[in-house]
Amino acid sequence: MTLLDIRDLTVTFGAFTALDHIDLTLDHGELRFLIGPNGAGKTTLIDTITGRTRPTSGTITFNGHTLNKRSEHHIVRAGIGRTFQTSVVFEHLTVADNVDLAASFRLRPWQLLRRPRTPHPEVPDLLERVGLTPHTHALAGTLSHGQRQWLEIAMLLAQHPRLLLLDEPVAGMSAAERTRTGELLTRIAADHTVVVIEHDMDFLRRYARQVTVLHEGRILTHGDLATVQNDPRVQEVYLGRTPQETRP
Ligand SMILES: Nc1ncnc2c1ncn2[C@@H]1O[C@H](COP(=O)(O)OP(=O)(O)OP(=O)(O)O)[C@@H](O)[C@H]1O
Repeated sequence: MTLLDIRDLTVTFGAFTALDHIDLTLDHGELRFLIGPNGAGKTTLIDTITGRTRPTSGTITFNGHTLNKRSEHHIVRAGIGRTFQTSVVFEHLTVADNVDLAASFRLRPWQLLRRPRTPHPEVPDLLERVGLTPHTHALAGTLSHGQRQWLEIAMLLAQHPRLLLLDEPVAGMSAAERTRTGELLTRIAADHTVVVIEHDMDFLRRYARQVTVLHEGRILTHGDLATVQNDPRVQEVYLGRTPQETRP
């Protein structure tokens, strides 16, 4: 069943076309990798789905509702969560408090002030899910890079999204952290729809099921990993190069 339906989406910045008549659908429970060379339009696509960037034309329908003119806040409440390339955790709060705040996002400001001092009941489960239980009371600023990414994923899950959009979740991670993240994303995709923007080809080969390739603002191709890997156009623009060569 379709969860996200993007039709004929175009985004221009002045005279520059960043997304050029994109059609894309995502089904419930999909783990979709979005790849493409630098400047292909991957982040712009996520920015547009989440209301940060306005479409120039086209429609984005999520769970049967049009998102085009909705605010970022409304889109989060509708069930779409994202991470950014840069971390957004509160470094001077504990790991548990960061997740607690994220879980309280539906509260009004006055409710936030009056809420009980006991943490949200879901916090321990969320920390367990991402493997951060031993760090529950640590300040978020003391976490390793990989642990911060997992904390951000727990914060996203606390908001009960149906669709998670993750921008380069394993960038800068160690090999062991990448493996843990791949396993975590696979588990999350069992009951969410997950889109992962990723440059790391080894990670892609290990964990990708369906892959969409963007190039110069257009969908170059889409399919399972083997189909995409064997597509000569993809090899030419992307997969034929090493991950290092695709970095800026
Ligand atoms: N606000 C903006 N104003 C003007 N141009 C922009 C803006 N945002 C993005 N662009 C341009 O749109 C193109 C697509 O950028 P985008 O960040 O979406 O690419 P990307 O595929 O995510 O690349 P990367 O892998 O480097 O993050 C780039 O040429 C970029 O310079």
